[in-house]
Amino acid sequence: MTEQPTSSRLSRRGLLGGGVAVAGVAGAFAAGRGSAHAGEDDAAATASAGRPGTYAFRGAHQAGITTPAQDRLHFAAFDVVTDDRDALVALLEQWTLAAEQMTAGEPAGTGAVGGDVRLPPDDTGEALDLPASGLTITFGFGPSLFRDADGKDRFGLADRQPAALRELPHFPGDVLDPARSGGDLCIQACADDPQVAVHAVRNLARIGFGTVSVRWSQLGFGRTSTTSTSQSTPRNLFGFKDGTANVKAEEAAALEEHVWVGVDDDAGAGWLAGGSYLVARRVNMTIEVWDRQPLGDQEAFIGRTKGTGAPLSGGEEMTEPDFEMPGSNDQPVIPVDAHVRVVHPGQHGGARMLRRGYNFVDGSNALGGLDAGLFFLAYVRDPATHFVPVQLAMSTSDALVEYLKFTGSALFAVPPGAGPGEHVGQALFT
Ligand SMILES: C=CC1=C(C)c2cc3[nH]c(cc4nc(cc5[nH]c(cc1n2)c(C)c5CCC(=O)O)C(CCC(=O)O)=C4C)c(C)c3C=C
Ligand SMILES: [Fe+2]
Repeated sequence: MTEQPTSSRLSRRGLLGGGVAVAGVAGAFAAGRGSAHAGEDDAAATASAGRPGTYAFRGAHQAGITTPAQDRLHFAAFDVVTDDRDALVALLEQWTLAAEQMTAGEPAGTGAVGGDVRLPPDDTGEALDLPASGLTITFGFGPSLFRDADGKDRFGLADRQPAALRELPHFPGDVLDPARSGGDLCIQACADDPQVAVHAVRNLARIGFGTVSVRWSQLGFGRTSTTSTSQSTPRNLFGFKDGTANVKAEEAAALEEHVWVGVDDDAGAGWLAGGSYLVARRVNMTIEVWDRQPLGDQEAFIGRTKGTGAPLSGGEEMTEPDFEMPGSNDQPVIPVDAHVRVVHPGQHGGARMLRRGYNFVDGSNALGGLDAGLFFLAYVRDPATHFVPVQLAMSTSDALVEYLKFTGSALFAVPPGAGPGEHVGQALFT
């Protein structure tokens, strides 16, 4: 079922004076505190404008997976810089509290202003006048948290490492930058305001000072997927609709089958039941070269039309592709190396993934081209069956890869949602 946001009227500024606890959020809304966004003064206006307010942090699954994909992303991977298990647990407790506050539209800790002037404030302050903007914060654990590069079990977690949580293999054509890959922990912050997403990661990194350090991070500015049937399909930087055939929040059976880890999936990693695996791939797109390709060729590379996103076999955007339909020269109308054919579940034992990626432009490269692409994020029940074979097929036989460079890669186990009074990932440590 799709998560329903509450109103976006709550702003950090509005909550400042009251020190309102998370449980008091509904009360604060009823009291009519102000929002910095003019024209968003009631829940109906908010909903119709498609700008959600707050999503509950706690629940059976972490928010930020089936949540309708927000427009902005700040993703960060962290290295744990201590061997002290208690310090790690304490950090997860602090992160949970701060995430719960920030996703509710409150500042972190005791706030940004009004405290002891002799001390640095708990919250950095740049989101004070902004509403929650649909912020979700999703936490994950990388393979190196369980066994570091030397095989050392720093936190006594090695025997709880899920069998499927292993470094992804090297794929043909990967040109990975180690400084943009891996990580002991990750945080995916998504919001409809970039400043809110950046504020969340910045404050969590600040809280983690001395326990974790940021290994790498990635900003995303335009979602490249839909995770709910209520959303329109956005476009990637090749100009094509992206996210059409995604697993959506309304597909309960597909989520159970393809996204959530089941209770019997891994006897040694029961703590992950109800969670998922997050695959992150930074994919550079050589858009200057792409832009010189004829429209017909671009459509053949993807296997869909650029305008409506319909399969080349006909119909509308949501029509199932007909991979058997003949085209000219005895070739099928959807070419054998078209992206949608190569990655289609029909080629991979029916495996589907919940994609949640974002466009990025990180300035220019040494040749004057844009350092641009798609930060691919996908949630799957098992990377070995639902991601690796698909990426392998793509790397070896997809026409699109001529225009792509895989420059970053990471895999994380994403624990289920935190229950009342719990910290995120608590079952792993008990
Ligand atoms: C290994 C998994 C995938 C990577 C990496 C990937 C990169 C990538 N994709 C596009 C553009 C499109 N992808 C589309 C569909 C699609 N892509 C994947 C997997 C990977 N893509 C899947 C599983 C699917 C769905 C296939 C299906 O079920 O039919 C589409 C079509 C529209 C849609 O269904 O979303 C486009 C367009 C780019 C540009 C890219 C890397 C930069
Ligand atoms: Fe794709």
